[in-house]
Amino acid sequence: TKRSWRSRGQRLPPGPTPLPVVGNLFELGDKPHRSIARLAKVYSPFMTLRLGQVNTVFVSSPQMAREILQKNDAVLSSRWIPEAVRVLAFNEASMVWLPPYQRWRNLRRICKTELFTTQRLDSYRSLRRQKVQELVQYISDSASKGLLVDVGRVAFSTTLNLISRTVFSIDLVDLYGESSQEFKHVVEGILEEAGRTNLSDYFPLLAKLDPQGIRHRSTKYFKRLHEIFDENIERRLHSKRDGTTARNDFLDELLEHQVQGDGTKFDRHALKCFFSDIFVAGSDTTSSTVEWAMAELLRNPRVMAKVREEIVRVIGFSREVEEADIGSLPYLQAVVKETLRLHPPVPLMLPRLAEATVEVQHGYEIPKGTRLLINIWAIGRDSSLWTEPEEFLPERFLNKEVDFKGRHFEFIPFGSGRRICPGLPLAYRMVHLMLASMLQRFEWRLPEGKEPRDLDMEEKFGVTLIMASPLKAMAVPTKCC
Ligand code: HEM
Repeated sequence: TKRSWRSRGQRLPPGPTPLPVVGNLFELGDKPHRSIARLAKVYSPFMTLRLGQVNTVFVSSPQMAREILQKNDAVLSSRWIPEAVRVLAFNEASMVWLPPYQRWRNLRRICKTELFTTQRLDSYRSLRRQKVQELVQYISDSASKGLLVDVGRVAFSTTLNLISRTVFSIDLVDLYGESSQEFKHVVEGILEEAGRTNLSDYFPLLAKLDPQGIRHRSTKYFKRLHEIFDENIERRLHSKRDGTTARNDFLDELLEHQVQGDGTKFDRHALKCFFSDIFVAGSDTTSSTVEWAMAELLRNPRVMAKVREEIVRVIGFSREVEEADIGSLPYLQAVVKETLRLHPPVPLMLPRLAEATVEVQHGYEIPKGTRLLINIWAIGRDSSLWTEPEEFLPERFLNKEVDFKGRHFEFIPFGSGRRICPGLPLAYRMVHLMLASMLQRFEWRLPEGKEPRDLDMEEKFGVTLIMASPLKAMAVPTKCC
């Protein structure tokens, strides 16, 4: 039955009738993006669920996404903070979770004017290229031994060090060794715990008890992450004291200035939280995009052949792919867009909180304190917006003026408005560079006996949507290399 919230004196959007106490919690299931998309078809693309004691409004249409992210961005851009990140005072210093005031603005400014400017990104291009050369070498070695390549795993390790070279100008982990696997485990652990349906979030009185152990596990992961950053910061301070480095990179700048725009000190805790933000938000999102793209290409041999043909035609084999080539590879760009449409790495975006009551279309109201989630996964598969929405057809983007900079609300894999992903310029370079290099140097095949249609595309839900069964594929060095 459809519940109208008007009857209770509220003008919240409609939704299924909640059960006593638990409300609609059982409706979420283990793949909330899919359950919500299904319910939104029955009720409304602007729908309210009562989850325990928390009213959550789910948005599943570009029109309503625009209403939230553009028209009402000022009052709707605070975060609703899950218990899983209320650990080690992380949420009090994290760019991802801070409310959109001074402290958050300072951190965004550092990203925009220092870390992800075109100039800074260009200046670290060759450091990143070396990492991609190592990736190609690693895949070559696997191929010569007849071993399958775990695509997500190698993409994750490479991404980690691509980010690390951009931020620290050194590697954070040993590329394909134990430390990289440990880091992957920690990052995925944090994202999984933060994405879990946590009773402490919906029944605040339970929070202290941590009934599912989520805060406990999350604390463990964050502690380890902070230790890794502490080790790197200490190492750098040590070598600076010894006079053995004169890098003058981004880390040095942060260590030297240590003062934020408002005059408050950028202390060690703030530094560690900043790095946690960048590495957690940037690594799994980027590497899972590469993994989903390869899976779709392996499932669609026609598209695989076409994208490789473009790379060979434009770049050939005699030189390596450069970040500067991306602009000349429109079909590759369309492949990446199509991957982000079908498999947006952050399917429900990050939760927002209404800081004041807002009137929206059709006479509805979002009362102060409501949680808001935008289902970009559902928008990307809406048959009224996309023809054959379940099919992987990069061509749909070739003649369409749609980018992912947050202006086209039918396609917002990086979000939109003031909280749009600050790492977009780096993510753009990393995803295209890794994919193009892997496609230029190798022909990719499924393991013996496996047909494209057999490929397991099952998803595992967390803050990021990853492949439930890691993609393993055979790389065969391209003949002309
Ligand atoms: C394909 C890769 C990526 C995707 C699809 C992605 C997507 C997103 C999305 C949807 C949001 C939420 C935006 C909102 O709430 O409006 C976000 C936030 C964020 N992303 Fe990304 N991201 C990616 C890569 C990166 C990278 C490489 C970095 C950094 C190196 C990064 C850093 C962040 C941070 C710090 C936030 C929080 C911003 C805030 O709350 O103010 N992301 N990202």
